[in-house]
Amino acid sequence: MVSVRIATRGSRLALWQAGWVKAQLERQGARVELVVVETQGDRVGLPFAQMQGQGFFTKAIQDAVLRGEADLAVHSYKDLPSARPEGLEVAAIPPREDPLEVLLVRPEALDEQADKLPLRAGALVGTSAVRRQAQIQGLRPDLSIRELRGNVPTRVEKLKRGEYDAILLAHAGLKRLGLDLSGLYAKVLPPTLVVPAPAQGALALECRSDDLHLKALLQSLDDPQARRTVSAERGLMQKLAGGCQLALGAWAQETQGGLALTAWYGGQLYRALSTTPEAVAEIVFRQIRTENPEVVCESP
Ligand SMILES: NCc1[nH]cc(CCC(=O)O)c1CC(=O)O
Repeated sequence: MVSVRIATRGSRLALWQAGWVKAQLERQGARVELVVVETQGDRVGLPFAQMQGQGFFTKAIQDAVLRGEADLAVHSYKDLPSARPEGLEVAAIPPREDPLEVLLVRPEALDEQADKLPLRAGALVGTSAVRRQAQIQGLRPDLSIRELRGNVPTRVEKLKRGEYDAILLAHAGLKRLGLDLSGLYAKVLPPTLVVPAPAQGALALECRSDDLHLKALLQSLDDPQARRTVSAERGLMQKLAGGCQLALGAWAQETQGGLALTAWYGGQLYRALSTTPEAVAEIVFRQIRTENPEVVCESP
């Protein structure tokens, strides 16, 4: 019998995701065990702006697999930097959960007649992602934005306690955890209004490149459509700046005969259609570069 040790963070969302992969592999007759690994991102304290795009949630997990303490890493794909570590590969991308953003609002702050977002003027929005902050501020300059740290359940708790009027989260995490949202208003935001992070809602199943048995087992979990949309979004991210911290929104969609890629970068919205993930990423990259000829990596 094949035996697989899955390395995962200990957050509720990470455990749900690793548990889902465990169940899939067990259905194929594997014996699966979870190995919980603490990452740098799980230790509080660091300003969030310094924490993204450099593997704060993924490096320790990868190291556990590289050292042979586990066989398989299950990551939220959007947390994975584009720089690829030697000796590991993303062997499967399972079917993707909804990639869109959700705005959770306390009823006191709700205004469905308001412009673009259903929030009364001056409402206080919690989010730590630079991408989310900039897009929200661009849509509604009247809103106040404040840092919001913690795992998904903690963030929802802080909203319920009234520390914020509204918060932005990935729909995927909320759906997976099935959190109690009673008393809150939830609005899934159209992807052309707030463009999600590249690969949001997707998982990356990463193992050692030479682990041929596991790679073969993982093949049944790979979803070609998820792979295509994620490669378009991450392809653009890679072209823009490799591993550095990027305020980039990218959302790809399968269309008849190809892919549509919508991106948000530097306050602008971009969109293109093409036949392959590589081609559509290249077109949007060129659009961004001509709009913004000095696309460089800012030091974090
Ligand atoms: N580190 C944040 C993170 N990484 C993955 C998810 C949600 C699940 C996903 O996008 O796949 C979240 C929380 C959020 O953005 O609301």
